[in-house]
Amino acid sequence: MESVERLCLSQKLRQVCLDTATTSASASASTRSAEGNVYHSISPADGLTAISENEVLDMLSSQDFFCTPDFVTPTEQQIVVDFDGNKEKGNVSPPKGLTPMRSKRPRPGWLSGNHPHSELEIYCSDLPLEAHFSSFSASKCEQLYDDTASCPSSTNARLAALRRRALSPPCIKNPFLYNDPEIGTSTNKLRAKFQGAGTSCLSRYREEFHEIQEIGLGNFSRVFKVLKRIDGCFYAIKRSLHQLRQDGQRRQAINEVQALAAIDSHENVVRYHTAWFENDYLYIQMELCDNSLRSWKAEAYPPPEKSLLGGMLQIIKALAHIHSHGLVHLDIKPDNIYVRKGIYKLGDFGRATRLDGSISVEEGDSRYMPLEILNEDYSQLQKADIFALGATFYELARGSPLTSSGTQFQALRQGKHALLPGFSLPFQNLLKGLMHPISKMRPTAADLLNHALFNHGKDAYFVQHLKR
Ligand SMILES: Nc1ncnc2c1ncn2[C@@H]1O[C@H](COP(=O)(O)OP(=O)(O)OP(=O)(O)O)[C@@H](O)[C@H]1O
Repeated sequence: MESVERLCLSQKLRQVCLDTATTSASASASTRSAEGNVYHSISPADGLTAISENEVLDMLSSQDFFCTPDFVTPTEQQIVVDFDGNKEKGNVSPPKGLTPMRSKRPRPGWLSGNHPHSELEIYCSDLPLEAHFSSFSASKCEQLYDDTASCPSSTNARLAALRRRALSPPCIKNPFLYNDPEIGTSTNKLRAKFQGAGTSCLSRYREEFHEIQEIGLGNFSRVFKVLKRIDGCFYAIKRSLHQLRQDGQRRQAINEVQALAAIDSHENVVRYHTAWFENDYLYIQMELCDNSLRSWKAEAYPPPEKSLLGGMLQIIKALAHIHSHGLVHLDIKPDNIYVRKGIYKLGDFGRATRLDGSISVEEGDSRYMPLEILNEDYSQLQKADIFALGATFYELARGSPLTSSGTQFQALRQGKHALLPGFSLPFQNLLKGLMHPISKMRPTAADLLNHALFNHGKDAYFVQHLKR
């Protein structure tokens, strides 16, 4: 290996070891040998023995370290998920130009160039095949990963354990959790420790997921469709647009994670799986949805009233659920309502806050906010969600985007709605009620569940008319 690459790796390794040593000072101790080598003796619980820096560097710089790890798949296995997401055992078409092989397990000599290619590696690789097996250097790895520290892990147990320790997430109190004495007492003692968390670690994103494509871009994040290597399922991964180096930025970014984690899973709320920091980016793994209501095809207007009511009911269920957990969403709009297999799901909890006002309020999109929120009156936060729900479905029925200022903006906040041709009076009255200028006059989500207008069936209309 070139000396520059070796030096680079050495620095990364030193950082990983430093992180390891600081995060577990009680379990680890560093000593310096007579030759000047730094040794990190790691507690027996980790199954590690003392490793010299040079020794680990040799392992890191070996080809073995850089090759995609075997994710404990059986020999002769069949990939069960094809790239369209169809789960058909043994009926998988490989991407063009790639020939899948049957054997998964590395065999003797597989690194020498005379090896069977693992199916998973072939399907999930971003590199030409030969890069996996021959002359796979740190510089090639850097092409694939953000930096040398993001390269995939070794199968070597000691390195894996070392990496796991470097990845240990900080313990942060979740302010969204109400009355949980166990969490309260234990986390009160732990101080938020953001700085440096996840900075010098290997890429969990690249190691655990194969990126299929970018599917969304927001003001703060990019969203990717990914395939999780170990379970073969598709997910959405939301990655912050920028590196979050300040504590404040990180706190703000994890707001969404904490809100999602604090509410029990619900059919009409986008499912949260996990989150982590990597290279100062926040990654959130979520359920993959088909699309958002924003992407509704223009020619599909006006939607049938029945479809709007069916969709609205599902979001009301989501609201009743999160309000019952003491949370409010505060950014309900067509962009944040997703559809998956005909089920409507509320997503993007980046502005979620607590009903009791104990967490600062960050207003959502002003086009959907009621006047009291714009005037910083936060006494009826759950009614702001109801207003936004009404504005969202008013916009969908109207077929053109709401404005963030001007006559129409003012009129809607004074309870003056333009008539919606083709929609029944009860439906229009329902929207008026949701957008009532006085927050107390708006119904609660729980009230709405019993509203006579809602029929409780699913409707395929939106699903058919959404484009990806
Ligand atoms: N779970 C998901 N499944 C499918 N697509 C998604 C998912 N989450 C987000 N998207 C897509 O990515 C886009 C951006 O996501 P999101 O709105 O959460 O990002 P953001 O940066 O928080 O946005 P905002 O600018 O509204 O604050 C969405 O409009 C949607 O199209």
